[in-house]
Amino acid sequence: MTISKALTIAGSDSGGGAGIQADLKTFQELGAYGMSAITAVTAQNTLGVHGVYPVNIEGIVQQIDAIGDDLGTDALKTGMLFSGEVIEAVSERIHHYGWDNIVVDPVMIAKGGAKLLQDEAVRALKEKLIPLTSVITPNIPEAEVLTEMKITSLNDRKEAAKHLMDMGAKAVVIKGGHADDKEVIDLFFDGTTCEELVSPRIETLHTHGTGCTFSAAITAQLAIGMTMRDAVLTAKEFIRAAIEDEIGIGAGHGPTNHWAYNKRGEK
Ligand SMILES: Nc1ncnc2c1ncn2[C@@H]1O[C@H](COP(=O)(O)OP(=O)(O)O)[C@@H](O)[C@H]1O
Ligand SMILES: Cc1ncc(COP(=O)(O)O)c(N)n1
Repeated sequence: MTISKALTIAGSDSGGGAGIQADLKTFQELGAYGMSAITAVTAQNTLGVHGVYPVNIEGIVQQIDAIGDDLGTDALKTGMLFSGEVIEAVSERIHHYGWDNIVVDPVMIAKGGAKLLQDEAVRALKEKLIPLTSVITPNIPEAEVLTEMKITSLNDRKEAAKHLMDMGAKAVVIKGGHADDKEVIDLFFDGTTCEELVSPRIETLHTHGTGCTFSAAITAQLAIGMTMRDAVLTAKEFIRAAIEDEIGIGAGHGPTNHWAYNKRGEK
């Protein structure tokens, strides 16, 4: 049996809906062996982020090296990286191990408003990490910060995707969760094809961790050998099922249902 391995370099969400917890659940559901390097511990639940405790650079690098020097990985994703210093260290280690299938979710602000990336870190993201990236998955506000463009129309999104390719990303998904459209349109661009991935907008409060789950699903699919386009299409189905089949826990913005994709058709 061949084991496909996937690594997440991200923050911990004690509430289990976002961050490494969402990533590991998603890896498991999609058939990849999950590993993690934790960049920060957050005290978090469905009501918000109550505390952020960054892991020091040495601790982060040591976790990555523990994986790189023994287990290796077939794909990896980054989530909450918090500072420019962390982005530089993580980028250097990815380069050192020559890893491929790099999914970058440029997490900046939690849905509740807490800052998960310092302002000064945007430059390191652009200069160090994006050039190593197989696919970057910003939401609209993140794409605006990275490209310094105001994004209102679908055409703006296409322009922004091209901009991100010019920075070195090999593919881009600009996620449409934050737009006002009746449907949710995620824009996929790989340098040749520009595709609108459309799905119904689900009316719900429970979208905590959707971006983490979506990028983790892409990562797991790349780890098991799928093409980029197929990985993104499956991730869209995975997140759609996870939002649709809500589990309704917690008093605030609840987590998505990581079991839902594999349980479709069982009811
Ligand atoms: N209300 C919704 N209905 C259906 N899909 C959604 C909804 N909100 C987000 N998504 C999907 O979840 C993923 C994450 O989207 P988005 O909310 O834009 O990112 P983030 O969680 O990073 O802010 C995307 O694939 C998007 O299509
Ligand atoms: C540790 C961690 N990483 C990422 C997110 C973003 O998730 P969301 O945008 O859904 O709040 C989060 N809230 N916490």
